[in-house]
Amino acid sequence: MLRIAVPNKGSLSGPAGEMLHEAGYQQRKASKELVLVDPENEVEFFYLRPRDIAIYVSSGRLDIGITGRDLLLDSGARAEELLPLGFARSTFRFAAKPGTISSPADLNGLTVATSYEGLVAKHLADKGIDASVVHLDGAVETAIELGVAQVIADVVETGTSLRNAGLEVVGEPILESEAVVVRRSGTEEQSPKVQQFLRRLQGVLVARSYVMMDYDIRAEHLEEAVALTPGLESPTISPLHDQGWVAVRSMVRTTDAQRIMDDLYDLGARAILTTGIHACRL
Ligand SMILES: Nc1ncnc2c1ncn2[C@@H]1O[C@H](COP(=O)(O)OP(=O)(O)OP(=O)(O)O)[C@@H](O)[C@H]1O
Ligand SMILES: O=P(O)(O)OC[C@H]1O[C@H](OP(=O)(O)OP(=O)(O)O)[C@H](O)[C@@H]1O
Ligand SMILES: [Mg+2]
Repeated sequence: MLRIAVPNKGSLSGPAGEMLHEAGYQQRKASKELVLVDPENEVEFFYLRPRDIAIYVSSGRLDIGITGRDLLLDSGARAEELLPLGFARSTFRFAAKPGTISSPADLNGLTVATSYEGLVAKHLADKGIDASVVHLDGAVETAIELGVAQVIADVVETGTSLRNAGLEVVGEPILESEAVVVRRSGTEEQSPKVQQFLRRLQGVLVARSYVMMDYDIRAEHLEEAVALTPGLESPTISPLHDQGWVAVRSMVRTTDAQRIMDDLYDLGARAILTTGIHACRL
């Protein structure tokens, strides 16, 4: 049975459960459940603290897990990224009171408060910056006001928390993070079960970002139309009863769909429609 670690709380937990459900796996009904066996798919899910997941996976007791890239790097665990999942996107950044620090080089001799001590200590060492790090569990933005540190390093999504605390970012992001599937480092080959799990999640990612587009076009404009909708492999072309016209079916990115429909219409295509994709294997 495949053993998979899933975040039990926080920003990663809800979206991870939704993605697994969309991929056809059973998910727990109550947030207090710690283990769930899905016998049909031969998978056992362990609901663990996101921060601990890379550590469990690196121990080899669990095959793979879902966690944040920032948490993976912070843990220092011997685990590696297999697949980015596109949710819980954030940046990890330094921030301070406006006008106090203009670049990371100014951090020399100062104290940085963070919940990601491993990540920050490594970044400072890599950049040759001599600053102290103080570990806090959360609500790190308040540490400056209360005099625990002059700088913080924290997760930033919308920037609202920083603004509310009267802070501004310093320098470029330390890291771009998102949810990722991780496995133990140095695992030689993926087992067929892991490969199947990854294919299912990839299928969800594709289904979320593509639509199926159908339209009719006069045969003489087919090549120009196909250039607009090349599809993933190649579009399907079917004859229509009215000779001189063909029907085209092709996958397009959801974000491009409206622009492509306008361009196809201008080319003379008609009956242009899109439909959602519920699941797929590429
Ligand atoms: N506001 C946010 N937007 C997007 N991702 C976030 C946000 N806050 C945390 N994350 C991501 O969630 C992961 C941290 O999960 P964790 O459960 O430890 O903290 P949390 O989501 O802040 O929950 P809590 O602090 O309530 O326990 C990290 O990968 C982090 O980048
Ligand atoms: O840029 P924003 O959209 O404001 O999001 C970032 C904030 O969200 C998280 O905090 P959370 O609410 O999880 O509290 P915590 O600091 O106690 O973890 C994170 O630690 C930041 O504080
Ligand atoms: Mg948090």
